[in-house]
Amino acid sequence: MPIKPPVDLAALRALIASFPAGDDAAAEAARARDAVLTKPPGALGRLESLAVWLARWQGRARPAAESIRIAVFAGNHGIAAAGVSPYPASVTAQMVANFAAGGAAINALSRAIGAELTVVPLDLERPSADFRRQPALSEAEFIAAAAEGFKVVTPGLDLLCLGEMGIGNTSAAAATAAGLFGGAAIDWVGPGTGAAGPVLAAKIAAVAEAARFHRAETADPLDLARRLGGRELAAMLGACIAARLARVPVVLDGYVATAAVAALGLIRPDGLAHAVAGHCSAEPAHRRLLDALDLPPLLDLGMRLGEASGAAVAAGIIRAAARTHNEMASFGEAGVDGKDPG
Ligand SMILES: Cc1cc2ncn([C@H]3O[C@H](COP(=O)(O)O)[C@@H](O)[C@H]3O)c2cc1C
Ligand SMILES: O=C(O)c1cccnc1
Repeated sequence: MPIKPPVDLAALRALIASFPAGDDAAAEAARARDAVLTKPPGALGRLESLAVWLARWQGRARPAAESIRIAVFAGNHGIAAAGVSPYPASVTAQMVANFAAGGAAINALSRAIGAELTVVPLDLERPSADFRRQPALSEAEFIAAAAEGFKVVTPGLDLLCLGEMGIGNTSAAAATAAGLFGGAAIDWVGPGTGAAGPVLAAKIAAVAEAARFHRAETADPLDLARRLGGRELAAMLGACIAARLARVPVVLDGYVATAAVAALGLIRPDGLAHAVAGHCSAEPAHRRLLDALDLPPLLDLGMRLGEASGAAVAAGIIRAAARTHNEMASFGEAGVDGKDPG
């Protein structure tokens, strides 16, 4: 059953409060199976803990990572008019057309791992408000965008990768992180698509002003996400919430995707336990944010694209984890001797 989207902020909060725990019995069964597979214990490293993590959150002893959806949400940002990105806002819609034509990096990566790519443009002709001194989204806009995220969580999915497209959104991510975690704007701002000189200075100033203004208005993580994010960030947050409720493990992409869902890690200590950081982006503040959320990234390839590209590469690794777990023979089945008793 698809998860019914919330009608307002109170309903969204109630859904987060109702998050299911992981399935300890399924995780334990997966761990027991791993122990008898034909390899020295621990020899598959993180692939082993990934298989157990999949089992826990899918609620089955034999997890799978075959049916993978890559969801890319696109939004435009009022803050882009403040000169915070080297690229014009028109690129957002042009890249959505490129996604439809199959010509973007994420198209190639989706094909490479045999994943289904779902691109969701969110009111591109209606940018979010410039968040320096007003909320990026009204409550109704935030809930509508989050509801779009709920829609990508459909029955039968094994894994959901979350990513985005939106010129100016590394500023929204930095503002969200600074709003949620505090600290100096400069600690959360990076080049994004290549901001330098006056563009980088404008970005730092905008993030500092926004974080100061909105932190004085509220300390509530969801409200800060609404005030400092944007439509594609709200949609990734909604998708991450719906995935938890539907027992679909999540792979986060880079800095923007991590910032989008960070509120969940502040609202409850296990709020992101069903999510894995696919990679650490070259955007410098991503490492800081992953550390703050206690999310060790799977990959560190110097990627800084967005579009769910890092999550897609990581999903191939997660499929490898599930395949080894499911397809390897046990010592008994293969007639391979175990360790000498010594
Ligand atoms: C051609 C192109 C393709 C992209 N694909 C993802 N992004 C990435 O860059 C944007 C954020 O960076 P900033 O905050 O500096 O604008 C987002 O759209 C993100 O997904 C792209 C950016 C460009 C220019
Ligand atoms: O890490 C990211 O999410 C990122 C980095 C640069 C540009 N767009 C996104």
